[in-house]
Amino acid sequence: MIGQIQQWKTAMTSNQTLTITRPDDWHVHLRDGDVLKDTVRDISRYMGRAIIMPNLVPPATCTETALSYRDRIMAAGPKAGFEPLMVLYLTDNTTPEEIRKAKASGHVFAAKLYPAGATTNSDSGVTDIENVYPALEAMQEVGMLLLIHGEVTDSSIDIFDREKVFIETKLAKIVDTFPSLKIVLEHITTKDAVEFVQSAPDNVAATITAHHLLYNRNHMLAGGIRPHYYCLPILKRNIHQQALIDAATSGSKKFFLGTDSAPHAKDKKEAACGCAGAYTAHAAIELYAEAFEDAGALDKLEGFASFFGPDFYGLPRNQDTITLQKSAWQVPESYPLGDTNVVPIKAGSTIDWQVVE
Ligand SMILES: NC(=O)N[C@@H](CC(=O)O)C(=O)O
Ligand SMILES: [Zn+2]
Ligand SMILES: [Zn+2]
Repeated sequence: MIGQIQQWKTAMTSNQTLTITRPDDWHVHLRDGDVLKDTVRDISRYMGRAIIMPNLVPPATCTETALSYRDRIMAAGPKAGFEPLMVLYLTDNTTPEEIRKAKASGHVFAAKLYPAGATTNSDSGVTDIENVYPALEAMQEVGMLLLIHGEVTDSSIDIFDREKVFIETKLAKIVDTFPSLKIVLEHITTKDAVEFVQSAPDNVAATITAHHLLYNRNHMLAGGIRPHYYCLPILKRNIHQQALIDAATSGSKKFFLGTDSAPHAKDKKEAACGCAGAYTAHAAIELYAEAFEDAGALDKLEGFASFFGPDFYGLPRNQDTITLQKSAWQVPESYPLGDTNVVPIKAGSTIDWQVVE
């Protein structure tokens, strides 16, 4: 029966096209230096804007470093019309003055809270959230968003519980203390996060990645360990994946697209101690389209990908459109990444959708 429905669905949707308002990516890692030509080409292929994560080495902790990073991104030759939206990396020492200066630059739209040690290049992050209260105060005042990697770093907390514990012990307090600060809980991975965001006031939203919609921890761990699925927060069990799918396809304006595309060189992933991060910028909207189609909710993709992000950030929606066609293509085993290469999600297998001119 299920097989029949699947066949019927496939027949119904082959040669199908889907035109949506041009999407934006509200969470992406482009890295720096000679890889920019590759990451910038991929992100600007059809995304209108992207929120650029500041976890460089060293991190973009002040207005000057954020603006010079922006210049390097623009110099890497993005497709015409693409706009990088810069983010300040919060440290224990970020001052309210720096927040005001960043806001006044017109190019910095948010500041990012990495609990120190929580993820890739977060060592200069915040050791105690109260250390950034003066900065958060200034952000609330000038209308700059707070983006959060929401995991505790306490080594005694199980890695699968770190997001849930962060929400309970840290996030709830931040939300209460700064009632008009716009907060995005980034790359959520649990039912707990979905429920927290749903019941929080309107100034709290979340991004969801394509890989957390498409996969759960079995994809990473059953039948062999697959390092290219390893990212933070780590993939969870399938009930959490289902909660994310339900949230993304619900039509709620609180959930929007953020790929968290995070390239690491192949040899840094396929290693005894592999890096965290999955590369999805080669096929971001195509992967989301698969997830939404699987959920029978392609009609909800445009809101999630193109409307709710700019609405939450207080920016205009894009005016033009892109068209996706249901036509399978094979993903290469790897893509160039500067003088190395990166293994993307779905390497060597097929993706059902492609963006046509
Ligand atoms: N998501 C990841 O697993 N990795 C990101 C960092 C992050 O977004 O936490 C990276 O920069 O590689
Ligand atoms: Zn993160
Ligand atoms: Zn990220």
